Amino acid sequence: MRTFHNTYEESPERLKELFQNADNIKGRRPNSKQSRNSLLSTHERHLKLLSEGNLPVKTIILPPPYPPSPTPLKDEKCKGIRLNELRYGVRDHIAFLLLKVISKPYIHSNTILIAEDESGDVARLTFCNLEDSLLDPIFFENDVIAVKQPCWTQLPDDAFHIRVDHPSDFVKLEEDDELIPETWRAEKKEEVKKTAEEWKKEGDMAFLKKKFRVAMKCYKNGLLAPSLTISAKTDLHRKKCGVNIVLTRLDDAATDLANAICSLLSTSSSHSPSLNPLQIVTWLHEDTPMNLLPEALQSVPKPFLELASRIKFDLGVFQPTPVYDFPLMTSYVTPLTLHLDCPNYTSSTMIRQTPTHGRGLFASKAFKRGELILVEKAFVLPSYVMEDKRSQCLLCFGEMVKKVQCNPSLRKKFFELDAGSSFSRVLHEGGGGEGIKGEDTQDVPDVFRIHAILRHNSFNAPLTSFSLLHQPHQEMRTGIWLHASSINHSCIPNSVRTFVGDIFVLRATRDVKEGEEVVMQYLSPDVDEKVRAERLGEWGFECRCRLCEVDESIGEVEREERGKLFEQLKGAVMKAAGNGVPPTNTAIKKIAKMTRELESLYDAHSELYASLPRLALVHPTLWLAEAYRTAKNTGKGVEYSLKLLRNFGIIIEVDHEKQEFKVVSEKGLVNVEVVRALKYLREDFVEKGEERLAEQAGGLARAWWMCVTGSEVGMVEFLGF
Ligand SMILES: C[S@@+](CC[C@H](N)C(=O)[O-])C[C@H]1O[C@@H](n2cnc3c(N)ncnc32)[C@H](O)[C@@H]1O
Repeated sequence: MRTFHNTYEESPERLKELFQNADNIKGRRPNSKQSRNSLLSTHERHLKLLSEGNLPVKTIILPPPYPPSPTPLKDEKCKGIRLNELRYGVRDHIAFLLLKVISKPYIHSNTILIAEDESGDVARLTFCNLEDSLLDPIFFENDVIAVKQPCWTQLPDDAFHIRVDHPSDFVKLEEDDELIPETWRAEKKEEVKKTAEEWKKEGDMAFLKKKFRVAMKCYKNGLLAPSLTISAKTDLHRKKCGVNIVLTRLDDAATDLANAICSLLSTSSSHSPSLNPLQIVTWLHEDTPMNLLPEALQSVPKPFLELASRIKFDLGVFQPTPVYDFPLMTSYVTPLTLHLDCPNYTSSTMIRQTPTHGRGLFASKAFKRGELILVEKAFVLPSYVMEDKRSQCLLCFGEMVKKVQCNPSLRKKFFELDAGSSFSRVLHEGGGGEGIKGEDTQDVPDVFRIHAILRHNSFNAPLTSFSLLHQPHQEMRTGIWLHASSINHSCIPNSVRTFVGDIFVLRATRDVKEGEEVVMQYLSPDVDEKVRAERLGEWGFECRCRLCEVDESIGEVEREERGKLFEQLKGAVMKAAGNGVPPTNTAIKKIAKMTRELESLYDAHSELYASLPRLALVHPTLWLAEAYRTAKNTGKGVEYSLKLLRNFGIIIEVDHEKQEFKVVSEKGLVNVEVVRALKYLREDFVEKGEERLAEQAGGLARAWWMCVTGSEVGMVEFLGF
């Protein structure tokens, strides 16, 4: 039997091809009309596929960018048009189409439905970039939708649809909206009148079934019910607030909570000073922590204050000092509870323009090695993890669009993310054209801009950086941190980022001067400069740090020779380590000899690499340090631990006479191997009774443990002291 091809989930390649050819048909009308029966029967078959659940991985392929319509639907300039007036690719931002939904929605990568206009013409509508779900769908049959700046978009096999990329380009009309034609309005059933209590119960049932949009409608209806008591009003506003929090509609949640609190306080007999809803909304949007509660709210019961706390943390709360209980925070984090109620600490850094790479983060005070520079809660970090990277990004994108779309108060700060970057210029000059960027478009967030921000500003986070030590292959979540997004990359950075749930923690790996730019590694650097460049190219830039410049300057021939020797060494190390038994002396000697050969290639450029990491040497040196340790050769163990540090770019001089352990240069990489090398050094010093050296090595190990894991959690167990 021939299987039915799912044309609602077209392959990215086919769609890209169609987008590329879109200009050839721009302005034309489709050759044929779409028949109601064929559209509906195709849709039915897709709904069946959906119910069978055998669906491809979700993908979103964006067309060339175009701006969202800036014109509100109720603007007098707006004009209604019909399906038979649409053309391919021609968008008129003051035109809108009124459509009635005549099918159930198909919801997977996109939301797809069939709708008719007032003349009875029928079209397939595809809504992209929506956070929609089968359990709690946005659209139902008979809903009336206004689609702004509609046009036809081509699909494979001569099919076509109306594709809506910007969520602000459609409005789902309320049943009593004056725009709805009489004929459609008459078809609506008379709603049986219910009491506020009945609406509340129905809403609660829907909430329990996770049908949040239905619950919202019930609570709204409850507030309109006749003879509403003050206590029912308080309750319904509070419940609406809860639903809005779940739906990430924080601005609306703040208004609901303010109304609930005012309604509650209106019945209170206490003579505490009163607040109006607007004042409460303003307080909820202030970035001050909960402990600065206005006097008038001191008597408000705990459940209301818990909602207030939720809203404030999600909108962003700041504290002036870097005081955090990291062990407590870490203990809360599980895959289901990774969002922590934690204030941000950003006051010791500032975002400024750099001469060459857009905005950057700068130290507004001096930082000591290991000190906290920045702590920030994620703007968006999905709870779910998807196996493949593209789907993971898609989850993050969906949540970003939803949060930006639903919360006007957050938009300005969010869109500052692309203020200084070259990618926004490319997007706006290249495809988007006028009207995409600027204050005037803040009301209508542009999904293409949001997508570009995701590509250039997102980071991948493990559950906690500490857990990464035990589970190095755990799934990562893609998220966005607004302040941290200004941090530029360097292969030889002065800070390291870590995560505790959705909290981004940045610490100084070496002393940072006031006014210095704070930089971190986006990726742990590959030995091969070309591979590094390729991987960083995904962010759309070329790294010009000293290491990349020097690695490049030595020339292709030598780089190849180095690479060849590195690969040979890797093979030899794998062979020696492969059988699970301690390596033989012969194997150790052979690898030490090959390592010296590779060292000599770096030594030929000793001035250039004076204080720079020698990345190709890291792997064999690490192996040798461990091998000598296993063989209980303390002298060689110390030598190779120091060499390992040196190859990471950390040059240490040990003066046994003066008992001095001096960091001569630390413009290198700090990671768990560096901490381990210091742990070994300390243990060797302890064994030899060199207490002062042991203390200094131990202090450095502790500072860098804090950097690479974010906190003191697990430090004693790892370091053994
Ligand atoms: C997370 S953002 C960093 C902040 C960014 N400079 C800005 O203006 O918003 C990442 C983007 O910054 C730029 N960038 C970061 N590190 C860079 C570097 N070392 N050299 C050049 N551009 C860099 C690239 O455009 C990259 O896509």
